[in-house]
Amino acid sequence: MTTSSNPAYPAGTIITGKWRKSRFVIRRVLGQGANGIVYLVQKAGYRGLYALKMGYDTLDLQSEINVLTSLQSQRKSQDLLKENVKSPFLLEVDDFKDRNKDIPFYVMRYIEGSALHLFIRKRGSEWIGLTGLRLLEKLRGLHQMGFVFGDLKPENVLVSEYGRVELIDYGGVSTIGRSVKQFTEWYDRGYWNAGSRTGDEAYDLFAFAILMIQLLDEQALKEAAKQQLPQTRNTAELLSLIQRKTSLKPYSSWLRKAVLGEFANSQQALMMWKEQIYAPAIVGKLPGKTPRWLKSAFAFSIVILCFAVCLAFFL
Ligand SMILES: Nc1ncnc2c1ncn2[C@@H]1O[C@H](COP(=O)(O)OP(=O)(O)OP(=O)(O)O)[C@@H](O)[C@H]1O
Repeated sequence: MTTSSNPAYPAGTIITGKWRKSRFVIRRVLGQGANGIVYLVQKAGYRGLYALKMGYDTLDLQSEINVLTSLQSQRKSQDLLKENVKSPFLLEVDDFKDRNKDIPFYVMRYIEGSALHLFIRKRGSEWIGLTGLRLLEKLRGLHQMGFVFGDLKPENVLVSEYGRVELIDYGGVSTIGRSVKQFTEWYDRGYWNAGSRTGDEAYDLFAFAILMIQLLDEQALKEAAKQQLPQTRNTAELLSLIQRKTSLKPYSSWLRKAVLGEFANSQQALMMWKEQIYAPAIVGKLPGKTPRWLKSAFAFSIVILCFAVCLAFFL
């Protein structure tokens, strides 16, 4: 979506960096938000695709760039250089001179996937265990680096065909202990009068819990949000629907702890999710079908096992 005040550049436009002189060819618009327009681009002379974000405000963009720079150096230190070369968190930062004004932009890796809610709508709630686990791993990674994601919502989580999860839009990221910079009502702890807007690990875990409730029973969440006045809104209604709703029952112990801010940290939350939600989902103990890929992987491993046994017998 583009607006007339911020018209998008058409496909084929070449964006040349004012300082570094790199050239990027616009393929199409990937999306537009409050902070800028994101384009799918190809670096001139290269095959790889990237996402290029043009910001409206240099300062807003700069804080996103700072986070991406930290992620980039963290990844380097984790010895993931191979993948790093292919898909850097941050490729380039520059300005684009358009007529009389300079427009700041940065180039990041392109993430191919659909927003979490659309992925779950299409593939089914049996994918919640796996995608939730992957998302919690991403959040824990950020927390371990001293950051809080802040604006966690389904639109900011992209899921690939195979359930790989990536966070996008680092505009809401803040340092632990500082005020959360950007948030969206439903997912915000302050909106439910459930705690402050100071960024801590529990802030993201609260938003994660709301996101899961939304994926499992959006109607119930809507009603809970609507029932109370802003000044009287509290977590009682949330806790009650976590207990009442059949669809939420398998997740209730985890959700309750996250809503009440009872997890010591996101590592603990991740471990509990793994043991109580992800593992039972794998063996089909959670409601819903076991994902088809898991059944195929299981069938494949049985075939391999039989083959190995036969081979051992005949040799
Ligand atoms: N790295 C990426 N790879 C693929 N698509 C992306 C990427 N980054 C952003 N997008 C797309 O562009 C859209 C807008 O990007 P982004 O959320 O960063 O903008 P924003 O102005 O910060 O938005 P908001 O108003 O939600 O804060 C996203 O919803 C997504 O569809």
